[in-house]
Amino acid sequence: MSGPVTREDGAHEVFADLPPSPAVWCSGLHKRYKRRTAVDGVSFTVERGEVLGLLGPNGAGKTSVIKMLLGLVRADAGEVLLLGRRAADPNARARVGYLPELFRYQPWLSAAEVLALHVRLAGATVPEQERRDCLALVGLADRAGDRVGGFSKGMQQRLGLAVALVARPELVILDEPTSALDPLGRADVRDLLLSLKARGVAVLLNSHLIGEVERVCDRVVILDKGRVAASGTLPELLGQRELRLRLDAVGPEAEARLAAAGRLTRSGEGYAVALPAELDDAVVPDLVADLVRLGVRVHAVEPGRISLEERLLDILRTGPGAGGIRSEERSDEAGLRRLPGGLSERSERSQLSPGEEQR
Ligand SMILES: Nc1ncnc2c1ncn2[C@@H]1O[C@H](COP(=O)(O)OP(=O)(O)OP(=O)(O)O)[C@@H](O)[C@H]1O
Repeated sequence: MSGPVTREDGAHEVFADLPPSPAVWCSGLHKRYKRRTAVDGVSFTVERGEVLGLLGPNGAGKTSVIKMLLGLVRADAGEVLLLGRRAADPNARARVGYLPELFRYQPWLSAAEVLALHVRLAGATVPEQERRDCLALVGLADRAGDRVGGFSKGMQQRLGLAVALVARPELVILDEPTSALDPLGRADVRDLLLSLKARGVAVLLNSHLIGEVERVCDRVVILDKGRVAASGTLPELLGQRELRLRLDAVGPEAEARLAAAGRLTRSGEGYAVALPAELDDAVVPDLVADLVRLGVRVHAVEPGRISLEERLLDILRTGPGAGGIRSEERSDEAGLRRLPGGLSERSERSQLSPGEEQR
């Protein structure tokens, strides 16, 4: 016969049923350096296994936000939870990998020694073979014994990535991880990020390389002047796709078929059909097949969508208003108002439902 369920056992069962807490949850972060406001009410979440891109112009506050998440800069206001724990909790910190924007490793150590040192600092145990594999993952397998002082900038950045990854983190925060890398190195990092994501590791990526962000990120938060100017998934941020067609012999029936696929605009032989953001793979081939069947001569079919770079420039120049992009300022305020002082970690989480705060 099983014994009586203690309060602790009961609590354990209740919490075991809860979905995992977000990898990052922050609400209402503020930071001033003397009279300059660097971060002005920033809130967002990074879910487990998600790659979140942090974008914004120079001085927007991206690095300040990252440093506040990690406790490297003290926030003037706001709350941070990492992996469901207070950011200062050593148990949370040990499970976070971080590549700073600017860093220098001890030039007299070898790459292997730098990794061993950081494993010790994280309080982790990582066998030597796994540390070697980590160096191989960033393309430094044959430089393990070389002193870091002789490394190129790109090689130091690769080592920085290995340091961020070596202690098997559940959350990786990368501040400009590819700024010194050649195109091949950037492609390697993209693959690396996708493999982390496939393993359920959450990634917060700060990068000015927008094409990179567009390729790997599930969601993007755009900062401007210390505030969240916009955030969302790529389809949310980029809006509708467009299909541009060059056609002739288009009869009324074919025109009706085009209009059925999406809002239709025409100039001469050129037709543009606005398609929904989330598109079934069969929509375009089916449309072309139907047009051909209706006697239309199809000269060209081109997919078109505004790029993230165009959208970012648009937001920074004109504000987030156009295109149905959410500004999170309102939820920041809500987050702050709803944060009662002195609550326990768990009760804060359950009151705030961090995952839902942004939805
Ligand atoms: N230690 C500091 N002392 C004083 N001001 C600072 C400090 N760190 C950052 N700032 C200021 O805070 C603002 C935000 O800087 P931050 O480095 O967070 O921006 P960023 O978005 O990461 O910029 P970049 O893309 O250029 O790296 C800037 O105006 C910067 O001058």
